[in-house]
Amino acid sequence: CGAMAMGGRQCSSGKMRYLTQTEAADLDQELFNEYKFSVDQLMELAGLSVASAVAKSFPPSTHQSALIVCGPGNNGGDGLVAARHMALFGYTVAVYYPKRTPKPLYENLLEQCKRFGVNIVETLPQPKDLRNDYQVLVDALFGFSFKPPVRDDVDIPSGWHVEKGPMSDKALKPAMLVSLSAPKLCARPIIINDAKHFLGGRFLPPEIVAKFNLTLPQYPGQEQVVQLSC
Ligand SMILES: NC(=O)C1=CN([C@@H]2O[C@H](COP(=O)(O)OP(=O)(O)OC[C@H]3O[C@@H](n4cnc5c(N)ncnc54)[C@H](O)[C@@H]3O)[C@@H](O)[C@H]2O)[C@@H](O)CC1
Ligand SMILES: [K+]
Repeated sequence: CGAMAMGGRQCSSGKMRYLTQTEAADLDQELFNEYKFSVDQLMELAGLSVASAVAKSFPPSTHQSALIVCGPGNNGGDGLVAARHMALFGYTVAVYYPKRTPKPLYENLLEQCKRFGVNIVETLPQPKDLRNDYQVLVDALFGFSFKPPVRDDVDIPSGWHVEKGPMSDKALKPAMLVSLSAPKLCARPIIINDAKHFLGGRFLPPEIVAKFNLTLPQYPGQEQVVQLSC
């Protein structure tokens, strides 16, 4: 689950099909293996979706300063892409990326962030100062490969089980959630309550939608995101 994220109401969540963790991973693999997408391609669209959804709900005119916390995997990569697009959208963007993955994909995304004026911060403010320093916080720590409990060396847990949702009082309670490609079970209304819920990642081939029996809303026009009703 990509955390954070606006638009018109498009569909009833009651009819939505939510993916299990295994299904999300299978869908991912099928996109790469059968449909020949590269990870860079999908990550760019996923990150752009997150940036678009954030800008609709929390525009830079009212939420100038954003912090994106990036994890070691592809969810973190989505965060690095979102950071670059948010800088282009006019936010003042900081990225906290404590556990860097030494692969060209991530190194290039980080370099692009720097070139687009994203401030790479080495430390986080105290929790009490976060609200003063930043108006938007994007959680790009973990996505659908996360398995609780959080390991010791991770000190800012997203803490959500992909199917069951928050597993402790310390888990984040986002104001907004962006589900990428299709919502997972943790994005059911009963779990996310009044958090705004968006769908992004407009790249699924129609055959995949049919094969996984997905019930997805239509994206309006050329939009990268669609808001789901709760
Ligand atoms: N299929 C899709 O729709 C796409 C998925 N993308 C993104 O890819 C994500 C999945 O990426 P990954 O498979 O790289 O995985 P994640 O980014 O979800 O996390 C993997 C990392 O988390 C660590 N980790 C897992 N459990 C942990 C624990 N308990 N404590 C500490 N660390 C833990 C792992 O060691 C690994 O480094 C999705 O959620 C989505 O954000 C996009 O990049 C592209 C398109
Ligand atoms: K996340």
